[in-house]
Amino acid sequence: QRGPYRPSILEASLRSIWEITRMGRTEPRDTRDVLPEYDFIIVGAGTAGCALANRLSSVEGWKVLLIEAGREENYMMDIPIVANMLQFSEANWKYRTVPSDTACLGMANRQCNYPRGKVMGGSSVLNYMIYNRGHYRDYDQWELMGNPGWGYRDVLKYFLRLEDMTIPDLARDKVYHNVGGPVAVSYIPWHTPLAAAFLEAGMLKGGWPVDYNGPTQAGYSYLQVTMRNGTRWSSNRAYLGPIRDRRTLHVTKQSVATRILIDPVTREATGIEFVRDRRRRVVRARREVIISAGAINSPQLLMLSGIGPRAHLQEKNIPVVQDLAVGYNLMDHVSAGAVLFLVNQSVSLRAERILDSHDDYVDYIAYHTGPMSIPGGCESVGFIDLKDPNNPDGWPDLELLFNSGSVISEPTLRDNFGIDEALYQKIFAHVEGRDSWMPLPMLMRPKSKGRVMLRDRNPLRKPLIFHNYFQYPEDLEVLVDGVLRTIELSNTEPFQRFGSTLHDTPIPACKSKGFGTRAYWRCHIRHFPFTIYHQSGTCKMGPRSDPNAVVDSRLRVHGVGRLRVVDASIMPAIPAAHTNAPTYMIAEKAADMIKEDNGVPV
Ligand SMILES: Cc1cc2nc3c(=O)[nH]c(=O)nc-3n(C[C@H](O)[C@H](O)[C@H](O)COP(=O)(O)OP(=O)(O)OC[C@H]3O[C@@H](n4cnc5c(N)ncnc54)[C@H](O)[C@@H]3O)c2cc1C
Repeated sequence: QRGPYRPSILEASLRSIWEITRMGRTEPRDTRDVLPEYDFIIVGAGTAGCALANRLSSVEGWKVLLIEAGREENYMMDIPIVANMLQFSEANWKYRTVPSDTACLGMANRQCNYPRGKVMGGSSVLNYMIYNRGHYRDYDQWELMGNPGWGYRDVLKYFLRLEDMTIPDLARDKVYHNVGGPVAVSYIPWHTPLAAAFLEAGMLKGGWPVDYNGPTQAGYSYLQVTMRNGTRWSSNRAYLGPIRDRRTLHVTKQSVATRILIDPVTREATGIEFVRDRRRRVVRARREVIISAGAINSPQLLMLSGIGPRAHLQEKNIPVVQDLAVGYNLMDHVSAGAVLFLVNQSVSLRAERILDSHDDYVDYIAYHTGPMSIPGGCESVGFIDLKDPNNPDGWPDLELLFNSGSVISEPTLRDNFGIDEALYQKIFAHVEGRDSWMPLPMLMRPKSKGRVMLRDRNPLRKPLIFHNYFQYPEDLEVLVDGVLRTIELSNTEPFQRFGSTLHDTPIPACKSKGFGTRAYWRCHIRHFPFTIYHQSGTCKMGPRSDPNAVVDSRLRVHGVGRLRVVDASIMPAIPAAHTNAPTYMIAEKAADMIKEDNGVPV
């Protein structure tokens, strides 16, 4: 898989500079002088916001303003291996959950990190690029929850519309895949031998290979990722790059929306107040205001504008416009973190090895392949329905996400999750320098729900985030099952070729449970629950009769006119999927609904 010709570092670097120059401007310019009025104002240029901005600004006669708090996306952000590092940059909102006594016990101050993208492209620029639609039952369930038009047979066409499948074998399946959509999907161009061992082990333990974005999801596969030619293909690259000079779209960057303007008489949204360069500005919407600020910021902005739970708003001295359960129903996919296996060969991804390697650098810079093309170490995956594990049509409640490195592979990874430094030193420091892998068993269909609340009425202060992980003990048991399964995988021949052994230094506070017992793993998981960053659900879609619903099935905010929410926050139940592709689907479908509701044929 290495390139055929080995250029020198200098030549490879020059090629890369040439490539960047040739790429030119890859996103719309920053419009400093916004007009007083647009047809549509979209808040947030993330996964959903960029897709929506493209589709709405394509309608003749419509002018669209996209307001984004972050700055430009740059070439460095699109190198897959640096995904972990981006969380330390200003492209991350750097949220942390409220300290908890039941989870995140091994994290500094018992707080888990909750990264969110603050950049053109939003979280699609921070993410690990895993492309995953979810199971057909996820969407049929959304419809059963009172949301007509969201069943799988309806949403499949939007999943197809967004996709540009570049994997030839999969592209042949015209029912489940599409070629020519904006979002490029490929396999990662290079793999460690450990990723192959993971798949072989999965087969030996009764699994089977699957296109998990095809008719069924259960099974094992290398990851399908949103990459083109070994580089990140964010929503910004996919949807805004091709229309960067479109005159009907204006984008104001480094601009934080602080309030939705609502007419008290008509109860309709009329515009947005935002802050740019420390100055307060106001812009009006002739047709609609659309909030696409993501699962943490969308509920925050609604509540700041008087749309939210009455008692909570009154407590913060915010006049209530509409009493709705904004901020409830926070869902995430949490995993059993820091379970790691040591191997006895140099086959895993280790930061210092990559940084020291002339070959790895040249392979990426000149050919966009090699270890640097692996998004943060994520390579392959297994989806399992624990209640029906042999059924290919099973609805997965467990994912095993294979990572060809672990918390000891690079000095920053423990900080990504916020692991307490003293605890890290006790458990992991003595194996630093060893090769390792980490399976990340992940809970796909959690029962536990968290909540986003305002800290105060200052729009520039971070909201309070209560994750409520493991509020239901069943959720914890799925992850314990997941850990035990990964130990079984490690014990198979494909991993034993590399001498894979479970790292067995116990967490001091869990030691009395007996290392390796279910009770021990429960305790371990409560110490190290790693978010897989799928925050969703906080502006739940549902009928007016649902006390927790915030938007209806056309994504209009209940009780407030000309206002919609379009992003991961509307998910009524989190799908058994990494949430980026489902969020694109939501935006594509929303674009059609907005056109229909404004008299434009689709
Ligand atoms: C580290 C990380 C890894 C992930 N890995 C994967 C993965 O591999 N695969 C996958 O499918 N999913 C992954 N996800 C999740 C996925 O990326 C998200 O579900 C998806 O991007 C959510 O899209 P969104 O449009 O709802 O919000 P976002 O993409 O977060 O967009 C919200 C945008 O709104 C902007 N904004 C917020 N508030 C304001 C304001 N007041 N004013 C102006 N702008 C504002 C933000 O800056 C941001 O650009 C990951 C997420 C993260 C953070």
